[in-house]
Amino acid sequence: MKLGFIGCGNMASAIIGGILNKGLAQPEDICASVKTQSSAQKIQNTLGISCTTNNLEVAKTADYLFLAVKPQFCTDVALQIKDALTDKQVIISVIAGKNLEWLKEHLGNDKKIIRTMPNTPALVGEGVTGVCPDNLTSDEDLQNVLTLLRSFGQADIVTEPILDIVGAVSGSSPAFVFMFIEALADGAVAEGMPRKQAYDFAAQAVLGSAKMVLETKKHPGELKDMVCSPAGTTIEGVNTLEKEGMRSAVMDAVRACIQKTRKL
Ligand SMILES: NC(=O)C1=CN([C@@H]2O[C@H](COP(=O)(O)OP(=O)(O)OC[C@H]3O[C@@H](n4cnc5c(N)ncnc54)[C@H](OP(=O)(O)O)[C@@H]3O)[C@@H](O)[C@H]2O)C=CC1
Ligand SMILES: O=C(O)[C@@H]1CCC=N1
Repeated sequence: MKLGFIGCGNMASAIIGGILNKGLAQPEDICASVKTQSSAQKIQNTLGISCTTNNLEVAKTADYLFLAVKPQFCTDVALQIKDALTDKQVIISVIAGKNLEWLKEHLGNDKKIIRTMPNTPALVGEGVTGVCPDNLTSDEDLQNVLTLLRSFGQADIVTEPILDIVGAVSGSSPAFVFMFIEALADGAVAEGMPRKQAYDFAAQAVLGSAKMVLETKKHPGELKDMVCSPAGTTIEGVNTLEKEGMRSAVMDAVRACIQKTRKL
């Protein structure tokens, strides 16, 4: 099984890193193409896969072809590779905002295409990916792709309108969580904690809290209440966050991402 990646930046590198870490493919089974020679060299050195600036080469050899360029470069890439693609290959797009209709129109109506929305925690095996197959993808193809995607985290099938929401709630949200961790640590540093230690404590608290949501299945509000002792310290912080509109700001951020996706 040959895996190809057209575009190998932050997202594709995280996927490849996750797949290699799990041993689901060997470096010699994976090839990628990028825009610049300097990126190609860097990827060869860091991931140990072959990487070229020739998209056609990758498009022709991959059984499973990931499209992982920015949305604004999709049309050019599609024009380059369209004639080289076959109806045997499975094309997996990770590109935000380009729907199946657009992909079919630009790559061919006879092509098997699966739209996905992964996230960068794939790099450490904790990704989550929304998956939306077209009607030409067979069950076997879909299972193979799910196995690949599950090698670096969870993957679940969603409808196409929901996929745009996945892009925000789990595709973009790692950026918000990193900002939150940075801010937690900044607060700790302001009060005298060494910075490295502050990142470790803040990140572990976020990891543990996420695990509690997933494993206890309790409502997040109930888990929050378990931390807030009566007349204690935490409720003072909760009060501050409510005054500053934290929850409303996060909701607006998620909705802003979805609005932008719909314009792409
Ligand atoms: N980053 C994320 O967290 C997520 C991203 N995505 C999606 O993944 C896609 C890629 O995003 P991301 O990885 O962040 O972007 P990056 O900017 O990190 O990577 C883009 C990659 O595309 C390459 N590239 C640019 N133009 C071409 C071209 N004409 N032919 C071949 N390769 C090209 C770049 O090469 P070079 O370095 O040489 O310029 C680079 O390797 C986007 O569509 C995005 O919507 C989806 C979910 C999450
Ligand atoms: O910022 C972006 O466009 C991509 C899509 C989801 C996460 N990153």
